[in-house]
Amino acid sequence: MIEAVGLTKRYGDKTAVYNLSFQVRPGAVTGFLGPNGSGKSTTMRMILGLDNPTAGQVTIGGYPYRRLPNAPRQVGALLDAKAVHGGRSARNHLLSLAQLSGIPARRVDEVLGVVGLHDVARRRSKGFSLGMGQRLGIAAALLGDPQVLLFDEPVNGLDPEGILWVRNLMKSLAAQGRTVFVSSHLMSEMAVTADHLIVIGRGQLLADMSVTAFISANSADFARVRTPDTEPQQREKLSAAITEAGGHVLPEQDGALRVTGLPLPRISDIAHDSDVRLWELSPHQASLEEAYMRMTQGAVDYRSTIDQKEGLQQPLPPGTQPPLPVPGQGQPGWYAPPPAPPGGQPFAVPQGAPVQPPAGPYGAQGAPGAAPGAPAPNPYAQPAPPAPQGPAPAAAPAAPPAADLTKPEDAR
Ligand SMILES: Nc1ncnc2c1ncn2[C@@H]1O[C@H](COP(=O)(O)OP(=O)(O)OP(=O)(O)O)[C@@H](O)[C@H]1O
Repeated sequence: MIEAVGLTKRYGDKTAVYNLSFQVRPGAVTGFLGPNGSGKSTTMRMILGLDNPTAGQVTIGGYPYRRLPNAPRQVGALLDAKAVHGGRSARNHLLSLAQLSGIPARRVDEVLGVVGLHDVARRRSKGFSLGMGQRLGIAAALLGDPQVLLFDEPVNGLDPEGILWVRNLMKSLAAQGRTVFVSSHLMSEMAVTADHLIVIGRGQLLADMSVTAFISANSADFARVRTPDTEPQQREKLSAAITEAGGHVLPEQDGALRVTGLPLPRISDIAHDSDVRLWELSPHQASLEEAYMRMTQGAVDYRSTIDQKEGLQQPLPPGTQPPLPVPGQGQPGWYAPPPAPPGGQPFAVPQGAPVQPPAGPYGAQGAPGAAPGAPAPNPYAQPAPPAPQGPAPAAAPAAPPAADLTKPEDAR
């Protein structure tokens, strides 16, 4: 388990991470989310002993990384896939890491097979594509068969097949009882890979809860209602009737209506009473991406001016900072639909784990129990035939490998 307590990092007058406390538990994939510059990499570097906290501490299995016995066999990480000596072959790169940690050479060939780089193992890594580099970085992380794995943007540059492979790998590693901590900006991928989420904004904890709870807490269920396209007056009539009944109506891009605040049967009755025919009436829940955008939009440091022009965010007065979002509330009025009015029961029964109540100013603290994902299909098969090209590949601190198939006897 990884445990951070009051973790803080300042670079001069820049506070990159502030008072961060969380636990990353074994047996689950924990996603680490946050806007650009929110402190994810800084946090990971502190976990791995590559940066010293200004205050607080972070431990792995009860030890700071630098005091961890035999660290390379306990913790594996992919931080920067480009941190590789490009003149070395993939195999030699891994061999040098293995030698530093007393890992046998045959383990190198095993992990090369696991990540699908065996055919290019003797090629210089500087000719590797972005995706090949990521695979090499993942191989380095798996080298020592560690119980704890950290991946910073592991699917960066991977093609769809590679992304699927990484997804299955992460889930399989977690299913084996390992601790898997993975940062990503790909929300659709996180939604199907992670069981649990830790979300930060401007270095501070925004959420620590299961994926299901996060979506429930930061989005409102809604109904999509569609009237005949050929009769726009029906749409207007229904919209007015729903509003009069206390519902909230937003137009969807395809001409449908997004309705919150009324249960589905009530919407159906209103349509019937208004003599409006329906082409669609369906329940929906916001995606992880919508929930994430809703929660973090106030903590985004870098945003295109075009967003404001497009009305995606209300412009702020010059020199003012947007407020940090409130867990469970996000920033109303932007991107996601408004929450149901007080007492208004969304039509769909919330499913999944109960939402963790917020504790402290920024986060719903320490939500335990991750929702376990489905059993992972064989992640270790499926070496992808890599296609050479571009720049250099990956590297990672620490070593270790994974799974049964890959476990070297000497490393057990
Ligand atoms: N060595 C450093 N010196 C000064 N400032 C730094 C240093 N490292 C990080 N920072 C600053 O700390 C903040 C957090 O950066 P960090 O790289 O941890 O964010 P991140 O969440 O990983 O971002 P991204 O998603 O873009 O990778 C940023 O404002 C960054 O500029």
